[in-house]
Amino acid sequence: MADNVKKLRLHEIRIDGLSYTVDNATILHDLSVTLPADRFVGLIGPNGCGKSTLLKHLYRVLPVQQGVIYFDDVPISAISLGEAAQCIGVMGQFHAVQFDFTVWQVAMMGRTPYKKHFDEDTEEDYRIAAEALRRVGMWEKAERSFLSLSGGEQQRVMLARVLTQEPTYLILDEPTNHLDITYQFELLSLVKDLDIGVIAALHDLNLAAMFCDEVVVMEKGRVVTMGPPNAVLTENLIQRIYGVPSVVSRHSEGYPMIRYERPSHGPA
Ligand SMILES: Nc1ncnc2c1ncn2[C@@H]1O[C@H](COP(=O)(O)OP(=O)(O)OP(=O)(O)O)[C@@H](O)[C@H]1O
Repeated sequence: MADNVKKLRLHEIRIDGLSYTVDNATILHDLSVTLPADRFVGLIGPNGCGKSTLLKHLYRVLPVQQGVIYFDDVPISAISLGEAAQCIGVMGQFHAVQFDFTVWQVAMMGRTPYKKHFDEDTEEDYRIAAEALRRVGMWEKAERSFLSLSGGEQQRVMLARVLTQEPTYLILDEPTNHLDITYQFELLSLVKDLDIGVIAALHDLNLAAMFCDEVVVMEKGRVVTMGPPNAVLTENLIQRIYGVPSVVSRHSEGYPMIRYERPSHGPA
């Protein structure tokens, strides 16, 4: 990282009374929650409950209509986009690469927040991008066209781009959705080993249980509860939020393990 770059290191994100309405549908309802921003936080909840909408407010794709979001004590609107781009890495659900860049070029895009107009790429930029591609297992495909890659390979390259950015906080929207189980574990282990703050929308409750320090549960545009996986991921909560019966046991390492039961569809 360049010596002159002062990195914002977050401790908490405080969301105070956030509401969001589009096309007469209210998607977030007066949502208030304080998220630790120095730990791995999982955001879970059923399809359509508002996870992506909440994350898009954090990475500023959606404007705050009502309420305030504070990064530590600073309202999000007071943080410049340039400062945010050097500190906050984002992996959204859809990959914003429409043109036919190579894998290497996509990885190098992570260095953009550090450049002024006409700045040349440096040896340090190359070293960081190569290291990121190696970490996600895509170095051998550096010269390949990004658009020719499989969904999972694209996802790993997008992670490399985020790593190249050297963020101090990561926002991940369903980061594992195209990945086979090997790469789901690799991606989440790699992110966990970065030892930076993370918020990740996750559908797989067992992965959330294994990797997250805290889990935030959303339902219908509201946060219903949050806490460590052992306290939150209970049979009652899973039944109430997802309508699926389960048996929750404890792994020898301490995290909860969820085994689902087939819901009965007999007469009520
Ligand atoms: N631009 C929009 N216009 C209308 N409705 C929208 C718009 N954007 C989001 N929604 C609706 O808001 C709700 C929340 O969407 P969001 O993508 O935040 O949910 P999610 O929890 O991330 O879902 P999933 O788990 O399926 O990815 C959904 O019902 C969605 O259809």
